[in-house]
Amino acid sequence: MKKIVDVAAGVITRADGSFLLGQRAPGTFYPGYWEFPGGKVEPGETPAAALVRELDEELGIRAHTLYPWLMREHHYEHAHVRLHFFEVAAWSGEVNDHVHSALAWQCADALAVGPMLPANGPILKALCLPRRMGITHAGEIGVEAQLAALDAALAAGLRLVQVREPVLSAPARESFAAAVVRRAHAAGALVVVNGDVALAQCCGADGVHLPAHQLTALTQRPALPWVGASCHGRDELLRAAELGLDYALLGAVRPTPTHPGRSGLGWEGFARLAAALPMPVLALGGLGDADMAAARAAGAHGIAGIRGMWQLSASAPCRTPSCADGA
Ligand SMILES: Nc1nc2c([nH]c(=O)n2[C@@H]2O[C@H](COP(=O)(O)OP(=O)(O)OP(=O)(O)O)[C@@H](O)[C@H]2O)c(=O)[nH]1
Repeated sequence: MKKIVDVAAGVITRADGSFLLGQRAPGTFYPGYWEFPGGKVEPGETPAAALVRELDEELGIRAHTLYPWLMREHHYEHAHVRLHFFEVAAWSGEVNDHVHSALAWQCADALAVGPMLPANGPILKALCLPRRMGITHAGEIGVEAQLAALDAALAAGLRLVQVREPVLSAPARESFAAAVVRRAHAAGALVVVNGDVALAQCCGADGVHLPAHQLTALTQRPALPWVGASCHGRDELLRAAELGLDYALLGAVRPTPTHPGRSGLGWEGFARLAAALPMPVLALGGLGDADMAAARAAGAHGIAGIRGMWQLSASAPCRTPSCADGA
């Protein structure tokens, strides 16, 4: 068996949402392939410290804010690597590369360079997942009020919607889901439907969101472009990872009216459970836009909410910005 090599890699982001890729130089494994800057973790070093060192050595920049993000393992013919990905959210200095053949600022949904290192495909997909998910509750506030809130949130930049309507009748749920998909797609947003693969397919949604009991019962990933699941503990998160799901929701961070009597995980509990997973995890439970920085520091990809996500301010950077936005 090959030894596991720990590698730290950074998604160095700019305000416009683009991130830096480097092309591997001749004479290395996979020359000409593109990667996120980073390198091997040295003995006694944490992955975060290794990344700070590598970014200084390779690019001449100082990383100030690192958010832990994903961990993926990959078997290459030359090594079995364990990649610790961080988002480098704040950094200073001029990029002055010492190791790559070329550098390029790219956006996940409009990649103009390639090929990427084989381990990095899922990383790019994860970067396409918006950072905020609004979960509908038309059964509680009424269909018209929910659609109006959806329109306002889409206008303010929301780009990921989960249709979750346990109390609407089946025909009402179908027409509501179709209306959400129409509006969301017109705004370039993704829609997942809670618990119903057939409804997701027939209303043209982008995917399905599995409640925990469905996740536990599943033996294979449903055949839709986006599949996520609600998780409440490490076992469920590991199950979601094993099935190759694209994201998980983990909560509740704070107590919520949806699960009365259940105490919240808090950010420490969240960070412990969400650490070192191969897919992005959105934090859920009594959260609003003001919680984004705390969520990212705890390793969350972003935040999701039933009540707190429909009042986004138009100035909030509500989506993973993309080059298509003119940046
Ligand atoms: N930096 C970086 N490495 C990655 C990424 N994806 C990925 O599979 N890797 C793998 O992780 C390892 C990175 O190690 P490295 O950059 O320190 O070392 P290297 O193999 O280029 O050779 P070296 O030890 O002579 O510097 C390589 O096996 C590389 O293929 C990525 O996005 N960024």
